[in-house]
Amino acid sequence: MIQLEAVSKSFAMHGKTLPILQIPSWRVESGERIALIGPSGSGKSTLLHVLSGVIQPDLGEVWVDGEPLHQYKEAKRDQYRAKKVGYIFQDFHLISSLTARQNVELIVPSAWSKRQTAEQLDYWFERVGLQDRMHHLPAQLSRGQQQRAAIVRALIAKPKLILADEPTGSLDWETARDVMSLLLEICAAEQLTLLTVTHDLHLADMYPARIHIQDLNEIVRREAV
Ligand SMILES: Nc1ncnc2c1ncn2[C@@H]1O[C@H](COP(=O)(O)OP(=O)(O)OP(=O)(O)O)[C@@H](O)[C@H]1O
Repeated sequence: MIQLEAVSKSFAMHGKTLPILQIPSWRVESGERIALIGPSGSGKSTLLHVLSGVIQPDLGEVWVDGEPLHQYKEAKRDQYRAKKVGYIFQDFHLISSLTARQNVELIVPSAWSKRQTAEQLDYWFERVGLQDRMHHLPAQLSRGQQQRAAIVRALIAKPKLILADEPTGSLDWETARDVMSLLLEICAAEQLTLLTVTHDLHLADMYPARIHIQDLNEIVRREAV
C-alpha cells in the first residue's frame, strides 16, 4: 500500500538547511492501522504531507496504492489526493458557515447522482452517530461531534488511505477515546489503511501497530545516540 525508498526531506530555515526526514525504507500493507508516535518536531506531520502528496521529498521514491508520487507534478498529486486520501485534522477544518452535511457535500465526487449522494451521506452520518445533527452548523456541535463530521468528510469519497494528524488532540480524554475507537472500527471494517499521528500513548495502544518515527528516520536516530 505504502512504500518509501531512500526518502529525504529538508527545510530551509534562516539560511540553513534542516534535514527532517531521512527514511531508508518503509513498507505498510493494505489495511494496516498504525499509530505514528515521536517527539515534537521530529517530522510526523511532514511524513503525512509526503504521503498525501502535499509536499514532495527532495529525494527518494514514494509509492501509495501503486502510484509513484515522487514522479507526479502538483496537479497529478492533487488528483491522487482527492481520489485516494482522506485527511483528518486536529482542529477539524470544517467551514463554519456550512452545516455538517454541507461540509461533506463539498467533496462528494462530481460523478455521483443526487440520490447516491443522499444515500451515502445518510449512511455515513448514521454510522458515526450524527444522523440527527447533520443539519447543524459546526458551532452547534460538540467538539467530538465536529470531529465525527470531519471523519465522514474524510471517508465519503471512498479513499484507500486515511491520514489523521492528532485527530483527538483537541478533545477531552473520554471523547478522544470514543472518536479514536470509532475511527479504528470503521477503518477495520472497510479495510482502509490508517496512519494516525498521536502524542497520546494510551490512544496509540488502541492500535494494532505503533511505530516510532525514530525507528523510521535515520536523522532522529542519529541525533538520539
Ligand atoms: N514548510 C516548512 N518550512 C520550514 N520548516 C518546516 C516546514 N514544515 C515543517 N518544518 C519543520 O520541520 C520540523 C518537523 O515538523 P513536523 O510538523 O513534521 O513535526 P511533528 O513531528 O509533526 O511535530 P509536532 O508533534 O509538534 O506536530 C519542525 O522543526 C518544523 O519546524
